[in-house]
Amino acid sequence: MTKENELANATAQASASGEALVRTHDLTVSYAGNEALHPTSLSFSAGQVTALIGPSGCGKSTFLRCLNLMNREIPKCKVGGEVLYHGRNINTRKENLFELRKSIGMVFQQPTPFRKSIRDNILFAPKRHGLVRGKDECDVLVEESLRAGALWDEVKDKLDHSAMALSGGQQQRLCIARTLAMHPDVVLFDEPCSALDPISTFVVEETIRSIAEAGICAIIVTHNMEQATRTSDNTAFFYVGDMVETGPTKQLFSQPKDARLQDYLMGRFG
Ligand SMILES: Nc1ncnc2c1ncn2[C@@H]1O[C@H](COP(=O)(O)OP(=O)(O)OP(=O)(O)O)[C@@H](O)[C@H]1O
Repeated sequence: MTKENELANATAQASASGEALVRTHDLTVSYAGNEALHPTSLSFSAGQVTALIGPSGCGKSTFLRCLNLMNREIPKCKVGGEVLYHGRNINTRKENLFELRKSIGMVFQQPTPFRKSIRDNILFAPKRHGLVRGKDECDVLVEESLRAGALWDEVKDKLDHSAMALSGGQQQRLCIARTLAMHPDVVLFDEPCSALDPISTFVVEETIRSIAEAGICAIIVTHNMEQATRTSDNTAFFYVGDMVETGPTKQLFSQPKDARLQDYLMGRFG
């Protein structure tokens, strides 16, 4: 069995049993000695969307970046505690980042298409990882990925055009499709709609829901509580480096326990 098939099986089993695919245990982050994230333990399951919410600077993106070890690229950033992926702690120097980011994809705030054709954006990473061979396999992957990113109908007749000619919303969906082309089991979204108009936002939100329905574990940082309500099953609220409260989104928003979350939901601070 290939490594990809093993991973897909493990994800399907985790999904069926409702067990966590990603877990943090006492995760901490400091930048040049300043603590930005206090010990945080959270779990994320396959087939579910979790929203990370909270006011600016509370540590949402810092937390998210730990899940695929992106903080490692920031000088003087120190990450403590554990990030358990399929039960294995990946917060170690030994972790192979090239391999890890194949399975834990990330979509950023600003669309980041490559200055290449739409087709080559999709095929770039799968080719580097040797996941596709020959024109037929490539064509299938391009179509499958663009369909999953809700972009196929709009671009199927211009796959060789530059990705830079797409609108911002289309570029963001291309970035999602590009991530999905690697068949990840976790996708991290860092405010994916903040640069988009309402219609593109709606399409991206629908895409996030549909990839979770397909079994992917989706984690989204958002400032927008309506977006968290529309897209997520679970929500975690952060405040000044603490993960204050977490639970099913509907319950958290209708019956917040912590006074800081109550104030945040009432718009007393933002
Ligand atoms: N690269 C960095 N170097 C130094 N400090 C950083 C860095 N990134 C974040 N921080 C600090 O860590 C804290 C948490 O920032 P982070 O970006 O994670 O918050 P956030 O909740 O995602 O904020 P926002 O919603 O504004 O994006 C802030 O005090 C921020 O200044």
